[in-house]
Amino acid sequence: MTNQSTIPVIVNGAAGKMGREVIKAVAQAPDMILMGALDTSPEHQDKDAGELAGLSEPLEVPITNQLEPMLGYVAGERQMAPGVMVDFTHPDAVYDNVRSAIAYGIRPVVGTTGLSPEQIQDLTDFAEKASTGCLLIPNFSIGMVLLQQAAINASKYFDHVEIIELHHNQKADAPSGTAIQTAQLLAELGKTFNPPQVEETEKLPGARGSLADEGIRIHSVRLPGLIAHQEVIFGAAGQIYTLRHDTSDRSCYMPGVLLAIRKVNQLKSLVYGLEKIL
Ligand SMILES: NC(=O)C1=CN([C@@H]2O[C@H](COP(=O)(O)OP(=O)(O)OC[C@H]3O[C@@H](n4cnc5c(N)ncnc54)[C@H](OP(=O)(O)O)[C@@H]3O)[C@@H](O)[C@H]2O)C=CC1
Ligand SMILES: O=C(O)C1=N[C@H](C(=O)O)C[C@H](O)C1
Repeated sequence: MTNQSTIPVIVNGAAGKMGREVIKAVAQAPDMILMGALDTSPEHQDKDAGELAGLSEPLEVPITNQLEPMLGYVAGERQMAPGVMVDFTHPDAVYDNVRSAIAYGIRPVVGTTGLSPEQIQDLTDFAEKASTGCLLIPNFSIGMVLLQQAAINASKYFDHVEIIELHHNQKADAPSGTAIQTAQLLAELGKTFNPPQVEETEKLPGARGSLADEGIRIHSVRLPGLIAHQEVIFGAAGQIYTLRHDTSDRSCYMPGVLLAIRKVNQLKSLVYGLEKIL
C-alpha cells in the first residue's frame, strides 16, 4: 500500500556491492518503495533487482541502464512523496548522475566518493538554484561519525596527526572520501598540523602519503580481505593516541542510508556529511 508519504526510490549502481545492500534495506522499509534499479553492467540488464540482492521473492523491478527515462517515470509519480535517487556507482559517473537527477526534481542521496572539490561546488550551486535537496555522504556509518568527532576533540590537544585508510582492492578512488572528509573536519579547526621537524627526502615517491588540508597526511592501503577501515593517529612527546574504525559488513551503512532517504526531502540545498542530519 502506497500513499502520499511513501518515498519512491531509485537505486543507481543496483548490481554493485552497496547497491544490493540498499535494495534489501529499501525493500524492508515500510515507508519506501523501490521504483527503479539502474546499473550499466551488461551482464545484469533485465535481472530482477530483488533476486540479485538475494531476497527470496522477486521485487518485479528489472535492472536497466536507462537513467533519464527512469528519472522521468519517477518524477511523473504524483500519488507519493518526491522521488529519491540513491547513487553508489563510480567516481566517473556520479557527477552526471546527480545533475540529471536534480534536473528532474529527483533528490539525490549520494554515497559514491571521488567527486572533485570543483564538482562538489558545482553540484552545490546547481541544487541551490533548483531549490532541491541533495545529500553527499562520504560515509554512512555511525561509527565513523563518532570517530570523526573524537578526532576533532583530540586535535585541539595534539599538533601531529596522520590518517591511514585501508580498503578492499576493488576501490577505484584514493584516498577514500572518508579520509578526505576527516582531514577537512580537522583542518576546519584553523590550525596547521605536523610542523616539520627535519628536512625530509622521499626516496620513493609517495612514501609519506598524500598531503591533504593543513599539513595532514593520508596513507591509502588496498588489499583483498579488507572492507573499509580507517585510523587517525595522533602523536605527541611520549604518547600515541589512535582512533580506529572497522567495517565488517556493508549492512553497517544501511541505517544511515535510510535516514538520508527520509531527510533529503526536507532539504532545499546540498548538504555534505552524515553528521549534519543526525
Ligand atoms: N558513502 C559510503 O558510506 C560508502 C561509499 N561507497 C562508495 O560507493 C561507490 C560504489 O561502491 P561499491 O558498491 O563497492 O562498488 P561496486 O563496483 O561494487 O558497484 C558499483 C556498481 O555501479 C555500476 N556502475 C558503474 N557506472 C555506472 C553508471 N554510470 N550508472 C549506473 N551504474 C554504474 C557498476 O557496474 P560495473 O561493475 O559494470 O562498472 C557496479 O555494478 C564507491 O564510490 C565507494 O567508494 C562504498 C561504501 C560505503
Ligand atoms: O569504497 C568503499 O568501500 C568505501 N568508500 C567510502 C570512502 O571512500 O570513504 C566509504 C567507505 O570507506 C567504504
